[in-house]
Amino acid sequence: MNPLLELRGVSKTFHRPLDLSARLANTVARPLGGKQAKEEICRAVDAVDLVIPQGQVVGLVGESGCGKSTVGRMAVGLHSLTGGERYWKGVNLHSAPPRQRKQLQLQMQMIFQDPNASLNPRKTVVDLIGEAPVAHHMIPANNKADFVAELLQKVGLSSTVMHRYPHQFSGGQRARVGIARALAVKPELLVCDESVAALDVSIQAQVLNLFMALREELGLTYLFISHDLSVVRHISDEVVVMYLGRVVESAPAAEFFERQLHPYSQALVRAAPMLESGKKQFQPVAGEIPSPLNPPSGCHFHPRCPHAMPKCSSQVPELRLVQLGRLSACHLNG
Ligand SMILES: Nc1ncnc2c1ncn2[C@@H]1O[C@H](COP(=O)(O)OP(=O)(O)OP(=O)(O)O)[C@@H](O)[C@H]1O
Repeated sequence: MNPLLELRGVSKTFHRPLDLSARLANTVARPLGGKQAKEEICRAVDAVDLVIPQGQVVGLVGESGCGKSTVGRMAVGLHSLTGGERYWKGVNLHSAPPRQRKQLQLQMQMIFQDPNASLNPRKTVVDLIGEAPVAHHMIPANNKADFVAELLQKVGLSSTVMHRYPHQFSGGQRARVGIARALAVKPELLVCDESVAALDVSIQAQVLNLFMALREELGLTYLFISHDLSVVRHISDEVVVMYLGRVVESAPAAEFFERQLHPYSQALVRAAPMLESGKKQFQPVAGEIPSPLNPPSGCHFHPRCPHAMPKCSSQVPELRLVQLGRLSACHLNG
């Protein structure tokens, strides 16, 4: 399968101003005129490689704060890259001419967790969905209502709702409006960031089924970001696991859920409720998630890893091919 989007060694660093209490603590800690930090540096994503093959669903998982959303935002161009490269069907998006880049940018759309926050409450659905394709000259303005009616039907809503405002919909319906809005510019890639997390379980299943039906009908490719492994198992062809800004494992989904190679992935699966039918108990991943402001040396997971060896605290394990189609970044799998 040809890669649709490739991230090569991408990194993202956030510089955040220190709040007053942190600055005061810093002054007390360095009373002899040492240089005072005014900001903290968060390395949210650290040299991540991610290939999203055309027509596939790649599930991106990991605990809160590991950098999943930041990767998703970099994938669609909502965050600039601190380092690394981004390719769309082999075209380097950084060096592409601005006009081409703008065109290609439309091919990748993001669907957020909270449609309330991403849908302008002052606009009706016909404008929310129809404005972008008119602005990009994809449809004539006088065709907007027909175009929106067709899209609403595609996502399982009646065209009669097009003059309603977002607050007049249920959560599941708003999710469908958000999907229709993303589809309006005819993307090939949808990046779904916790897109069903806020919905009731039965509505989640309906929206997941809609994603799968749209995949078939429109030949879509997905990057599906979720902390919920049961959702990822249901929907993904490939699973990528992140820990504290780095990819630690990637594998075909069926093989991954059969057996995980990285100790962090094993802990993550053990911690997932409802993953296997009949599974009564789940064990939370032991230990605290370290701060990305001050990550552990070597393998970031070593302080929580039951198999840690001396070299794990000093040497960063490379993400390497361990079995056909399976990558792992662990000295145990070396
Ligand atoms: N705009 C930002 N400015 C500063 N720091 C940020 C920003 N966005 C994310 N971060 C930090 O980057 C790290 C990774 O955040 P990110 O949201 O990508 O993680 P995540 O895995 O998606 O977590 P969650 O599942 O909780 O959304 C976190 O420490 C977060 O606080």
